[in-house]
Amino acid sequence: MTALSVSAIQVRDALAARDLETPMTADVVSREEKKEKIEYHMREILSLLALDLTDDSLVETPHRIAKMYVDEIFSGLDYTNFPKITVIENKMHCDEMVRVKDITLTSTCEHHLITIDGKATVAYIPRSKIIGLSKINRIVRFFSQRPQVQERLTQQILVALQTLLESEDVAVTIDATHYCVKSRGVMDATSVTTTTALGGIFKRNPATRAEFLSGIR
Ligand SMILES: Nc1nc2c(ncn2[C@@H]2O[C@H](COP(=O)(O)OP(=O)(O)OP(=O)(O)O)[C@@H](O)[C@H]2O)c(=O)[nH]1
Ligand SMILES: [Zn+2]
Repeated sequence: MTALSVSAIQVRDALAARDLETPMTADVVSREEKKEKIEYHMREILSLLALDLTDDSLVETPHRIAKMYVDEIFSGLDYTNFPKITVIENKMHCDEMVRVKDITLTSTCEHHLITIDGKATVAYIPRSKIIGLSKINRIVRFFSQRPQVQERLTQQILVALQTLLESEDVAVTIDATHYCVKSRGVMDATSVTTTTALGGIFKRNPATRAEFLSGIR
C-alpha cells in the first residue's frame, strides 16, 4: 500500500468532517485484485447480454473495462492517486481574485455509470497561501474520476481547495451535460446543469460573487 500524502489526508478528513465524502465501504482489496475481479464480473455481464466474447474485437473488453475503472475513470476513489500539491506562501501579497475558467471536466454519473461532460470554473482570493495553477485542474480531475452527482463533486472541489489554501474564500461552478439525460431516459440533448459552491467572501459579498460569475457563460 502506498502511503497517503499529507494533503490527501487533510482533504479526506475535511470532507468526512462535513459529510461530503463519497459513500464508500472500507477499501481492503488491492488494485490488482480489483482489476481481476471486475474483469471476471464484466465478462459475466457481457455474456448475459449474449455478446460473443471470443470475437477478436470483444475478447479484451472485460479486461479493458477493469483497467479503465481502476486506473482511469474511478481512480479518484483511491487517495493514493491524490495529486501532489504545491502551495507557496503569498509573499507577493496578492489579494485579488485568481480565477481558472473552463477547466475540462469529465466525470461519471453514479446513478447510471455514464458520462458527465462539462467545464468547471474555480476561483479563490489569495490569503496566506497560493496554489500552483495546474493543481486546481488536477483537483477537479481527481474528484471527477469517481462516480458522482454534480452537486457533491462541486462541494468536494470547494472543500479540498479551502483546506489546502487554509481559507474559506473559494468558489466553484460547474456546467455539465449528463449523458444519463441525453443518451437515454428523457433523451434531452440540449439541457446543461449548473451547480455552484461558494465559500467565505464569495458567499457574503455580492460583488465578489458577481465578479466570479462574470463572463463564464
Ligand atoms: N441531482 C442530481 N441528479 C442526477 C445527477 N445525475 C443523474 N441524476 C438523476 O438521478 C435520477 C435517478 O432517478 P431514477 O428515477 O432512480 O432513475 P431512472 O428511472 O433511470 O430515471 P430517468 O433518468 O428519469 O429515466 C435521475 O433523475 C437523473 O437525472 C446529478 O448529478 N445530480
Ligand atoms: Zn445518471
